[in-house]
Amino acid sequence: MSRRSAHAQRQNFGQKRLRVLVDLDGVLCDFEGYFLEKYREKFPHEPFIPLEERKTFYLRDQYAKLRPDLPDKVRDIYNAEGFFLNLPEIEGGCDAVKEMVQMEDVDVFICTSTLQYYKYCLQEKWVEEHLGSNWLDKIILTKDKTMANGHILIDDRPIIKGACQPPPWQHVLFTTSFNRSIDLNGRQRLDSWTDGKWREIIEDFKKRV
Ligand SMILES: Cc1cn([C@H]2C[C@H](OP(=O)(O)O)[C@@H](CO)O2)c(=O)[nH]c1=O
Ligand SMILES: [Mg+2]
Repeated sequence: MSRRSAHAQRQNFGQKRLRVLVDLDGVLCDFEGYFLEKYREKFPHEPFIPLEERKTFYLRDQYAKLRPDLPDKVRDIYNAEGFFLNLPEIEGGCDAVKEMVQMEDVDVFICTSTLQYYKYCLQEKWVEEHLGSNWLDKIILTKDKTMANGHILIDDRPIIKGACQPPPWQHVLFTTSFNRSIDLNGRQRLDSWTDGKWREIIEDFKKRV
């Protein structure tokens, strides 16, 4: 093989590879469940919203309707030191992406946003601990996911807007408490990492690249 084609192969030039973007919070780690656990621990006498009744993407929006002072308490929980680092894995998620990255002609990236108060939420540490240090090169940290050039974005946020319209990727909605009953508008849904459906979705998208 010539030096030039070896280089091209390393860079994947001329190859049709599927680029999969995988969100972190609500897809690989359980933001909603862990929030509720910590909120109830810290504010046992305050009203709370059970997971089955969650409706909005932002927790604060729904807690504000319950009582106007609650959003500040909500923010105290996820802005606290250690909250992000201690988020538990969503069952099967880390194993699935580790398997996905080994699939032929598939590249996987973690595509995640930080909180406005980013001091304790830089997600690299979680990725390193749960996926391994080789995944640090695969993190895309952005407030605007439409600028990430993948073919698929697996994300729990129902509406994802940004500077690039339409976005380069197809949105696969990962099911979580607040998005269970929203209109899919032609999108696919992934309910879990444990039923094997993610493999079918990836194989199906590979045919379309
Ligand atoms: C404030 C807030 C953040 N998040 C998540 C979404 C973002 O991560 P991700 O893009 O990995 O899903 C992260 C920073 O906003 O926290 C919620 O899921 N609900 C909330 O109410
Ligand atoms: Mg998310």
